[in-house]
Amino acid sequence: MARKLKISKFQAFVATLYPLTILLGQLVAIASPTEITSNYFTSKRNIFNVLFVKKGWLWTSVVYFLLLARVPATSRYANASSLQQSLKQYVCATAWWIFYSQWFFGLPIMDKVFILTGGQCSGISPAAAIDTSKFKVMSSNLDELLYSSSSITSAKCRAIKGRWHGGHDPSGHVFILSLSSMLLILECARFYSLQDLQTEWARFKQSTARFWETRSLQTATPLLKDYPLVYIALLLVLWFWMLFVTSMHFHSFVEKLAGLAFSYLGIYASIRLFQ
Ligand SMILES: CCCCCCCCCCCCCCCC(=O)SCCNC(=O)CCNC(=O)[C@H](O)C(C)(C)COP(=O)(O)O
Ligand SMILES: Nc1ncnc2c1ncn2[C@@H]1O[C@H](COP(=O)(O)O)[C@@H](OP(=O)(O)O)[C@H]1O
Repeated sequence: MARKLKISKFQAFVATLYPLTILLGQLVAIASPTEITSNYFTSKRNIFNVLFVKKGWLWTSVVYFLLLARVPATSRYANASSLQQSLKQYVCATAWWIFYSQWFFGLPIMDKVFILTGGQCSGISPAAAIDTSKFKVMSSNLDELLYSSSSITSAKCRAIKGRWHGGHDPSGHVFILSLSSMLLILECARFYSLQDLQTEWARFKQSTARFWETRSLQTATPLLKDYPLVYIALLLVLWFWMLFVTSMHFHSFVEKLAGLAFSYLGIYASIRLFQ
């Protein structure tokens, strides 16, 4: 299979981690009663969701550029061509993230799929339905006048307190978590080994201890910029945990697989085009 797709065994191995995680989350959800599986992490407002996943591409970019900045001085695989390839893959993945979740000649791909499969934003109040070309009256009687729309984004629908329902809604979380983690794992593997991560972790612990002793800017700066592998490893742990939580609690199984399929598409294109 890996040979047919022209990807390495390692890339194929990384790709299998995602359906396994989603399947595990799904099985746990089936096996456990809601009381046990509902916890802090299953709230949409939990800090890891709001601060990290919802800003997922920002964090991906920050740790990626920290990594790239360290590569020339610390990786034995660093050369002009590998650095260029890496940067192109990041740009390709970023473009795909934008197209899928932010903008694609109008609505982003995930919202286009939802609308084309019969979904809409409904239950919109008159105060929010200002642009009449985008909203139509959904129900009107003496008590309430509500609008619906098939031409606004899911983000806008959420912002105006509408209800996004009715269509096939591919998961944005599964998409960003798998796209980001695949990109970061493959970029780390391009330049470093597991042994490098262990060495960096040991140095990181020493550097942290030094910072707590001195609490100076001089010891804080290296702590922030010299340990990208450690920060990426920590982010990956969070990403897989959040993917597991999404798999347990949000979306249908098929919508999660659709989110994953779109992230595979982006990574596969970036590998085939730029590697
Ligand atoms: C020598 C030291 C060098 C240090 C270098 C650091 C340099 C850092 C450079 C940073 C460059 C940033 C460039 C990228 C900019 C961004 O990505 S900004 C965008 C941030 N926004 C996000 O990340 C949003 C992510 N969220 C979503 O896409 C969606 O919310 C979702 C997760 C897909 C879910 O969809 P919902 O509809 O919300 O459910
Ligand atoms: N791991 C997780 N933790 C908390 N909330 C999650 C989550 N995964 C998905 N969600 C929430 O479930 C909804 C569907 O997610 P998505 O379509 O991106 O996969 C989103 O709600 P909101 O749109 O109200 O933020 C999202 O925040």
